[in-house]
Amino acid sequence: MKIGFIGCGNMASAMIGGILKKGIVKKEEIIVSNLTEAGSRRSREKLGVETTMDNRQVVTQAEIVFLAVKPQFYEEVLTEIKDLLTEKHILVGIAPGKTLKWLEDTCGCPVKTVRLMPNTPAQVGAGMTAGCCNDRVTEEEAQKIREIAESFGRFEFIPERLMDAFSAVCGCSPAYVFMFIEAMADAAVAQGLPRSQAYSFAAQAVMGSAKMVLETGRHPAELKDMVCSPAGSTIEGVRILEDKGMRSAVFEALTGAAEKGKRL
Ligand SMILES: NC(=O)C1=CN([C@@H]2O[C@H](COP(=O)(O)OP(=O)(O)OC[C@H]3O[C@@H](n4cnc5c(N)ncnc54)[C@H](O)[C@@H]3O)[C@@H](O)[C@H]2O)C=CC1
Ligand SMILES: O=C(O)[C@@H]1CCC=N1
Repeated sequence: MKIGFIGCGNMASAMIGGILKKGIVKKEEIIVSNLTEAGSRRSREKLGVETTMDNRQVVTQAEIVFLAVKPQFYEEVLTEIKDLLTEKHILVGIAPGKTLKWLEDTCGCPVKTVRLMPNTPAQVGAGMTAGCCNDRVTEEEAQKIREIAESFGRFEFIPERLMDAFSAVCGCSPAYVFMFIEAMADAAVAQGLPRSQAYSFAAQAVMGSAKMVLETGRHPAELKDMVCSPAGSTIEGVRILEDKGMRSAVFEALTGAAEKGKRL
């Protein structure tokens, strides 16, 4: 089964990296399209896959077709390729807001449709992806999609109505976590740590904390309380974060991201 990607930027490259590393298909069984020759050259050099500047060639060669362009370009790309889509294709959208129904309606023909929401940690095999399928996708095909998504991290099927919430908490949140790491590192530099160490120290602390949530199964509040000694330094920081509205800022940011996603 050949896999195609229309657009080969950050997200497509991350997903292809996982697919190749886990041997889901061989390099020759992946075709990607780019807008420019320079983009194609980059994809060939970085990933070793077949490249084209013709989106329609991706559809004629691949059975699973990922739409890996920005949401604003979905309609234009679907208009360009829709007459080539057949019942053998599985069309995979990875953009926020582009529902299964929107994808089907825009294609204007009965097509197997999947919605996935990956995230950038897929680049290092630590992605968290969720997905849903329309009812034309068979159980076997859904398992193939699962196998592909698990090649770059964890994966779960969820009801489509939860995709916008998922997009905020997993698709978008890496940006917020990177901001948190950057801010922690700036504070560490202000306290005298060299910048090079500040980033890796902060990142390791975030990774270790996330690992504790995942591996201990304990409530994050309980894990937080374990760090806070009475009259200690951590609880002083907790007091300041509460005063500055950290929880509310995070709540608002994710709500804003989810709501914006619905409008795309
Ligand atoms: N970056 C992220 O963290 C995540 C992105 N997504 C979704 O993934 C999709 C791709 O995002 P990125 O990879 O970040 O964007 P990107 O900008 O890195 O890659 C998009 C690529 O598509 C190419 N492109 C644009 N128009 C095209 C056309 N008409 N035909 C062929 N190629 C075309 C661009 O040249 C570019 O290389 C978006 O829909 C985004 O919402 C989903 C989850 C996370
Ligand atoms: O904001 C974006 O473009 C995408 C959607 C999910 C994460 N990043």
